[in-house]
Amino acid sequence: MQQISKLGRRPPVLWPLLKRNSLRLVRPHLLAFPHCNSNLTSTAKSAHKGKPSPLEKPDIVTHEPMTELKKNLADNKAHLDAFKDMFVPPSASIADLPSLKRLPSSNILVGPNPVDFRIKQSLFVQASTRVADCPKDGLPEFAFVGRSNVGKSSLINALAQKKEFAETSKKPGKTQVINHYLVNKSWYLVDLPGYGFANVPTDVRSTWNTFTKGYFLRSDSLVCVLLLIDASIPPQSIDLDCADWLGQNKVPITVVFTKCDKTRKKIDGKKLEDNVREFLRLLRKSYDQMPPWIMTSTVTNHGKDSLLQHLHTLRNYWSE
Ligand SMILES: Nc1nc2c(ncn2[C@@H]2O[C@H](COP(=O)(O)OP(=O)(O)OP(=O)(O)O)[C@@H](O)[C@H]2O)c(=O)[nH]1
Ligand SMILES: [Mg+2]
Repeated sequence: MQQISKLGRRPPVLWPLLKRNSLRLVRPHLLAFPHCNSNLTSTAKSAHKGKPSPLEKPDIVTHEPMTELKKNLADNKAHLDAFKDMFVPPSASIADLPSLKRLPSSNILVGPNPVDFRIKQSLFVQASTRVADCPKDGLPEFAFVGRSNVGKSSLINALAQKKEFAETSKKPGKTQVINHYLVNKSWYLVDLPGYGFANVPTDVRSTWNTFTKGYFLRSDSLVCVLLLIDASIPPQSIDLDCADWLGQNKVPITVVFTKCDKTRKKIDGKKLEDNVREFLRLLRKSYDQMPPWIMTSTVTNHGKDSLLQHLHTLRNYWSE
């Protein structure tokens, strides 16, 4: 069921994750879930009965067990619908569902037990100009991709709590190589060149295509691509195309909305929440199953710990 792509051109599921050393399909328990296309807003509302969805109130913390689900789960199968656009941790079983918690301003559910997800040590390892030169030690990698200026390097700095770790700039196109940052001596954050800045010469554009896309396809240790989307502007087709390409190539993604502090800015009468909702609606058309998504800001640090917690879940699962 999960592998059928729509209209023969849309990507199938980006999730399940690729596990280390194998291209196995996992999460068989999710086959029990209804396959549906309804948009996230209604899902979020049903999962938070009576409470505003995180999209309506992005700063409200909804980090709590879903008690109403617990109450109803046993005798009401329809209640499983509440999970249909949520990201359930890949190792969770149906029995675990009632105890899962939803990370704020996201569709990501995590286990109830506290985990130590913090970055204690980070180190710049190398800048590679060719995919063949990237580290080959087999440690899990999370790659940051998105349009130039979306905030990839800033987010890496925020996660690592180092101001000048990855170079940032107001001018698009700052990062032009593949930068590997080793975290806690056990996994990598990977900063990639951005795509899509204006006036870019065609040869630079095709370099992005072969260089960065080559990295996605050839890295055996890539756990997940963090696709960064600027929430302060309306959905851009180049971002949706990138999501489609990653999906078609079965690269798992997590959509990370950036600049979510820009709540006052309006473009074409649209606010940040409208942009996020619309992007998710368009993304949902492409994906059989909603990829995990989360809203962040490096100005307020909103979503930082939640994102680290999510990466911790994925890393553990990948390494099992
Ligand atoms: N308001 C706000 N600005 C941000 C945020 N994140 C990044 N920025 C700003 O956006 C600009 C671009 O940030 P970078 O981190 O250099 O962007 P990048 O995606 O790495 O860009 P390239 O390396 O060119 O691909 C900088 O001026 C940052 O200060 C955020 O969460 N909120
Ligand atoms: Mg950068």
